[in-house]
Amino acid sequence: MAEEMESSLEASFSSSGAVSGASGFLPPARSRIFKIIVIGDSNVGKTCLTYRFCAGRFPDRTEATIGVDFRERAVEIDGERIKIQLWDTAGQERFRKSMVQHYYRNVHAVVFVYDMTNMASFHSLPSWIEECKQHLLANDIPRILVGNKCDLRSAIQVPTDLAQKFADTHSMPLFETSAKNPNDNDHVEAIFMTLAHKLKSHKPLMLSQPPDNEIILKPEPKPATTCWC
Ligand SMILES: Nc1nc2c(ncn2[C@@H]2O[C@H](COP(=O)(O)OP(=O)(O)OP(=O)(O)O)[C@@H](O)[C@H]2O)c(=O)[nH]1
Repeated sequence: MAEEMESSLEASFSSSGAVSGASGFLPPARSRIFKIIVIGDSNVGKTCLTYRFCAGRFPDRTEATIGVDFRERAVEIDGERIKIQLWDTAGQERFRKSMVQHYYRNVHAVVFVYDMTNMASFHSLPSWIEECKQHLLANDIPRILVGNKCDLRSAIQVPTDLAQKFADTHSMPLFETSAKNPNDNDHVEAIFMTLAHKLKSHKPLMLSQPPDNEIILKPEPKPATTCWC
C-alpha cells in the first residue's frame, strides 16, 4: 500500500468556518477527505498518537494543545488516494471553550483516548461521550476507544477487561497501544488504517481549492444508513 507522509498543519478558522493550512502544502483539488476527531483528558497522549500516525514518529516534546491542531496524511486504499485529517483537540477545559463547536462540524469518526496508567482519564470517558451527544454527533458515526501508554507496563491502572466491558457497552472497538513504542500491542498505524478502511465506504467531505489557497470543507449529503460493524 503506497502511503505518503505529510507534515503537521496548524488549523486556523475564519468566520466563514473555513480551515486554512499554514504550510501552503495543499492537496490536489477534489481529494476525498475524512475528518476524525481525537478527544480525551489532557495528557493522555492525543498529540503523540496523531503525530505518530501523520509524521511516523514520537514527537521530541509536546505542550498542552491550545484549541485544536490538525494533522493529515494521504493514504492509498484499494487504489484510491484519500486524506485522513486528524483533529487533535485540547484536553484542558480552559483551552477548549472557544473552539469546541468547530471540532464537531462535519465529523466522520471519533477516537476516544484514555491513559492506561491513569484511572481518572478512563473515568472521564462518559463525559466525553456526553459532549459528543450534546454536539448532536450522529449515532452512525464510527467511534473507537484507544487506551494509550501500554508501554508503561508496571504503571497500568486500567485493566483490559474493564476497558473491554466499557467498549462493549458503548458498541466501540477497543485498542490498547503506545504512541511511544510502535511495537507494543495494537499499532497506532493499524488502528487508524482500520478506521480509514471503514470510512472509505462512507460519503466523504469533498475538497475544493479556491485561488486564495484557502481550503473549504463542504459536506456531501449523508447516506441514509451506515453500517459500522
Ligand atoms: N510512555 C509513554 N508516554 C506517552 C505516550 N504518549 C504520550 N506520552 C507522553 O504523555 C504526555 C502527554 O502527551 P500529549 O500527546 O501531549 O497529551 P495530550 O492528550 O495531547 O494532552 P493535551 O494537549 O493537554 O490535551 C507527554 O509527556 C508524552 O511524551 C506513550 O504512548 N507512552
